[in-house]
Order: sequence, then structure tokens, then C-alpha cells
Amino acid sequence: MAAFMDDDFLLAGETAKTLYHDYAKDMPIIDYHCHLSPKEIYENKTYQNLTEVWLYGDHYKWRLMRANGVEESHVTGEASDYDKFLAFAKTMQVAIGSPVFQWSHLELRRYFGVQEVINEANAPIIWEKVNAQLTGQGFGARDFIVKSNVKVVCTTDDPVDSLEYHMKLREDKEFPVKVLPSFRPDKGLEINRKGFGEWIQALAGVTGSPVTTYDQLLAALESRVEFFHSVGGRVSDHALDFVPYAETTKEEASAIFAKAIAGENVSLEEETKYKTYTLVFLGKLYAERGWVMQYHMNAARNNNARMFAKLGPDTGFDAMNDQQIALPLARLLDAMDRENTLPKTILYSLNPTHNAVIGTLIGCFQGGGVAGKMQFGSAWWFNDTREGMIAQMKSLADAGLLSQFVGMLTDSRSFLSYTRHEYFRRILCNLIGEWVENGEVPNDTELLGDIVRNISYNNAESYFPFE
Ligand SMILES: O=C[C@H](O)[C@@H](O)[C@@H](O)[C@H](O)C(=O)O
Repeated sequence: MAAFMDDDFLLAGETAKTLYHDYAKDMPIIDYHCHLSPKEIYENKTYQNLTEVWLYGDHYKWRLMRANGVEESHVTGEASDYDKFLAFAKTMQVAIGSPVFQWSHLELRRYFGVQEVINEANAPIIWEKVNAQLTGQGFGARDFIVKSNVKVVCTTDDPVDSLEYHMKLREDKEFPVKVLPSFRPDKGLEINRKGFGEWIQALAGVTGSPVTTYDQLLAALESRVEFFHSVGGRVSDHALDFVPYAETTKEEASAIFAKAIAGENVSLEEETKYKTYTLVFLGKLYAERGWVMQYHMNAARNNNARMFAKLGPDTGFDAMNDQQIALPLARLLDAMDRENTLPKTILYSLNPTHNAVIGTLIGCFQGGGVAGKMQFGSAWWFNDTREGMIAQMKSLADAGLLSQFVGMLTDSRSFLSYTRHEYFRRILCNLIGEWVENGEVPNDTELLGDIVRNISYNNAESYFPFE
């Protein structure tokens, strides 16, 4: 019987062990999509206690606590940090089978040297042990990033953001990690969402020009893309909760924008047209600058209206959607490809039934001499589990080239989530190791070791055009 999460955790055979320990383990990290705060990185935020660094903002952990009957006061509410921690410790005690159980233990081990399996009885000792470290030297946000061997962090930023902290970080020569913005213009696309008009006003404010026509909107978006580029941004990101596609013209999109700005009702068909034209326009801006475009598709967000009113978005009330993506996505990518303005693109769907759809669709737009131009993004969010990662990698290998995969990202709001790369690398090595043990791929350690190193780091290094 294997010991719980020992050195060979998740690694079943000799090949998997060699691939992980000798090739994958020490590769650096490019975290090309996350939700970390650039301000906290700049200020090297420190933490008073384990709850602050471990539980604040982590909606994966909150969901498990709620599922375990913990009152909201002890999840996001007014209970003390210690009581919240205790409620989480009790939840961990019954959380076997959840990836959060394994991630949480990896986080305690790798950053704080806590080897125990956390439970209600040992929680007070762990609390003291970790807090003593946190309040000493070397446990700030930057320290966690450096200790995790991270070279690049791409945060997720609104086009109206001042990027103040990214600029400050660029000037800070003491911090060796690149912290770059990603352009996430969802608020400019969600024409029917509350706050659209206010966002357009904010855009006008930051560009210093009026945004009352669609032409002005497109010009303002372009100027913000340019601004992000000047601060080192080379990546965009879109949440496409449904994938829009409808044939349209600029005249139509302009008329729809005018209606929205005048406060008139915009139909779903009009919204789809507006989004299509705007997304194709943005794709062109990204392609012209050599950026990488990301589409995160099929999240059903904010399903609990009562909790949304109380806590807002990204608090643990989202689920997988089951909207069809194959045809609208194919048309959308084709609309860009037809004009030769399809950028390098990474596609993620929250619904794993789309794995084969994405795996096969990317093959239709590869080319131009760019290895892995079209990427099937790493298993996202609810798929960020052992089974989810294996399924995504198998679909990619079935329909394309696993060896050109740009690999893992954290997608996280916590500085302790870098252990997710370790988790991913172990699963990757185990998958390849299993193929070797079964005689399905040749036992060529050098070749396989290179592939593992590439997926862990080198592919991302050459794919993303970071300066
Ligand atoms: O891991 C979960 C994620 O952080 C999730 O909250 C994000 O993916 C977010 O919804 C987004 O739209 O980018």
C-alpha cells in the first residue's frame, strides 16, 4: 500500500516516476491565466494567519464547506478567522476524493512543511505552526511566487484598468518575475448586462474621448489593446458563457450599439450579432500584435440569486453549462481565419462533453507554420481534477498533438495554488508512463522526457510572445 501523498503520489510505474522526478518536477512555471491581484504582488502582501492566505477568496474551498453544512458566517461571513479555519479543517476530514483535499495538503506541505493529515484534533497545532511562519520573513505574495519557480504571471484585467501596479512592477528590477496584464473585455461585449452603459462611460473616461458611436467604441478598444501591449500584455481572455455567432455587418452592429446606449431593449439575436462583429474585430487586433486569444466557454454563472445578491460573482455558485458550441465556434473562428486574422488561440469549455469537439475543431485551423497555433486549453475549473485532466489530454492526443500542448495554468485567486502545477505534472507523467508500461508508446526516456519538459514549460515559453 502506498503512503498517503508520498514522493511518488499519483505516479504508478517506474517510467512515470522517472519522468516526473528527473524531467518535470524542476521545470519553471508560466502562469498564463490567473486571477491574482497585481497590487498584492507589488506590495508583497503578507498574511496574519492561515485563513487569510488559504481560505480568503478561494471559492473551491467555500463550496466544500457549504456542502459540509458549515454556516455562511464561517465561510465568507463574520466568524473569526480561527473559527473559519476550524470549520475548514473539519470539512477536510470528510473530503476524501475531492481534488481540494489533495491540493490543500500539497499547499500545507510545500509552503509550510506541515506533513500531517489535517483534522479537527490537530487543527490548533497546525494553526500555530503556520501562523508563526506567516508572521515571520519570507511568506509574502512575492515569496510564494518565487519559491514556486514562476517566471511569468498573467493576471486578468479589465480594459478600463489603469494597470498602475503592472507598470510599477515593470520598473521594479528586484522582482525577477514578469507580471503582465491580460485583456478581458467581457463588460464591453455583454451589451444586455446591467452596467453596460456605465462601463462605456468608464471606457470614454480612460481614453479621454467620447464613446457614443460604435466606431468610437472600436477605436477606444483598440487604444486600450495598444495600452495593454505597451505594458507587456500579449494575452487576451474572454468569458463566452454562450458562444455567439450570427452573420452581420458593421452597420447592423452600429445600430444595435446605438440602441443599447439609448437604453432600448436589445434582443438575443441582436446581442449575438453585436458580439460576433466585436469579437471578430478584437481577434484582428490580437492577431496584428501577435497576441494569444483565450475563450473560456460554457460557464453557467451566478445560479443562486439570493447568494449572488449577497456575495456577488466568483463566490462558488457557478456550474457547467450545456450550450452547444461546435457550430457557432467553428463559424466564429472561420470568420477570423477568412480574413487571415485568426490569432493564436486557446479554447476551454467548462463542459467536458465538448472535449472531442474542441480536440477536433482546433485541427481545422492549425497551420501557418506555428506549432500548436490552436490549443485545447488545460482542463478548466470543475475539470481541474485528475479525471478531468486525463480526459482533456486524451482528447487532445486522440485528435491532435499532445506534445505541442502549452500545459497548465492556475486560474486561481490564491498565491498557494502553484502546487496545482505539481498535481498536473504528476498526472501528465503518469498518463505517459502508463502508455509505456502498456507497450503503447516506445520506452524512449529521452524523447518522453523532452515532451514532458515541453508541456511543463518550454512550449508555453515559445508559444507566448512575452518580451
Ligand atoms: O477556477 C475558477 C476560476 O477562478 C473561475 O472563477 C474563473 O475561471 C472565472 O470564472 C473566470 O471567468 O475567469
